[in-house]
Amino acid sequence: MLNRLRDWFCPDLGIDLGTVNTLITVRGEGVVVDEPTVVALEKKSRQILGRGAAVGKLAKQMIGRTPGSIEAVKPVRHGVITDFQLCEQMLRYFFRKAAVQKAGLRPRVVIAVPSGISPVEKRAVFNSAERAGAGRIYLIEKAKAASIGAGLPISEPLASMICDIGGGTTEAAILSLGEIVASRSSRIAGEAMDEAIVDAVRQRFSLRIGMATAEQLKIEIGSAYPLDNELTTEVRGLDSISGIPRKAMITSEELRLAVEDCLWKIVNNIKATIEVCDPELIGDLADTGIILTGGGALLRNSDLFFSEHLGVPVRVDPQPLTTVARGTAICLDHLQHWRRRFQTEGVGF
Ligand SMILES: Nc1ncnc2c1ncn2[C@@H]1O[C@H](COP(=O)(O)OP(=O)(O)OP(=O)(O)O)[C@@H](O)[C@H]1O
Repeated sequence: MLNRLRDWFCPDLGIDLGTVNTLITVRGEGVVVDEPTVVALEKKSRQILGRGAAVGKLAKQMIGRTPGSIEAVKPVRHGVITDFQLCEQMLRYFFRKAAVQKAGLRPRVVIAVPSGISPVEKRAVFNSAERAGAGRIYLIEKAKAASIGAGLPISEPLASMICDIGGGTTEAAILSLGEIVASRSSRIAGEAMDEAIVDAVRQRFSLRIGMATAEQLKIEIGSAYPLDNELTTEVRGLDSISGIPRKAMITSEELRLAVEDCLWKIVNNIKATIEVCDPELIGDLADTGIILTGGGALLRNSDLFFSEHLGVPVRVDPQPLTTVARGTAICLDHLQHWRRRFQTEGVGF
């Protein structure tokens, strides 16, 4: 009865605090906030523009287009909070958007964080969320949340493997009996691919482009493995010799070559995770395979690339951008069951 009342007044929240995107789920409602992890502020005063409203989509539009006095800042880098104060203000704005905190109550929140973060980095997450208005705070490893969101049978005595390719981090993990048996986190993910594309376009076409254009090219024609029909698109940038704007045509093969090195590093990361496991568990993976989640998994034919180089079945979650957030939502539904496994802190009941 008490639980139902609390749910009605102040529903629990699941948060995927990502390097590129922040997603918030409300218990019983699904994803209610899906916004870029960006804030726009006035450089001098460090105040967020628009009376604290230049956050998320609005702030992302400003990246690379801001006058000198305005700065678009990402308060999370490689899955870790780098600007504590801005992160708190951003979360407070998202909590308001999720329309929680009725009657002055503080919501219980489950937050997904990378598995390798330090105690200091964990404290930054606790403090930011608490000061933004959260009550009791539960931390869950991103890989575990992704496995739950993808519906893997992680509570069974059977190995399941997940690889979450986000914007700033890639998490590879093997789970069995509800726990992470082995995991590795690396900084080679979507943003590293964008950087590789910026370099490739400069070298191949002598054109300077920004990270946003590189990301757009990756989404439009990027692939991890040859396509049945290769794609072509136009790239616009600044000629690095003449300094004037110019266009060129770029193909999906050229982009694939640009991101190949990043993909190989992810393969090596997955192999290193598998290598430290018990042979029995490794045997399971030959059948259960690997699930790819995170926005990076949307690179065309990523399943074909990884299955060819790892020799096990690989599939992409049908909605890889929301897998972690969906996992946190499932944890909220079964908080009594999962809370023993969380790191927890904060006030509330
Ligand atoms: N269609 C696509 N093809 C390739 N990459 C994509 C596609 N759509 C999104 N991405 C990439 O996915 C990344 C964002 O994924 P996601 O939202 O899972 O990351 P995140 O959770 O914010 O980051 P992290 O988990 O590293 O903290 C970005 O780098 C984006 O460019």
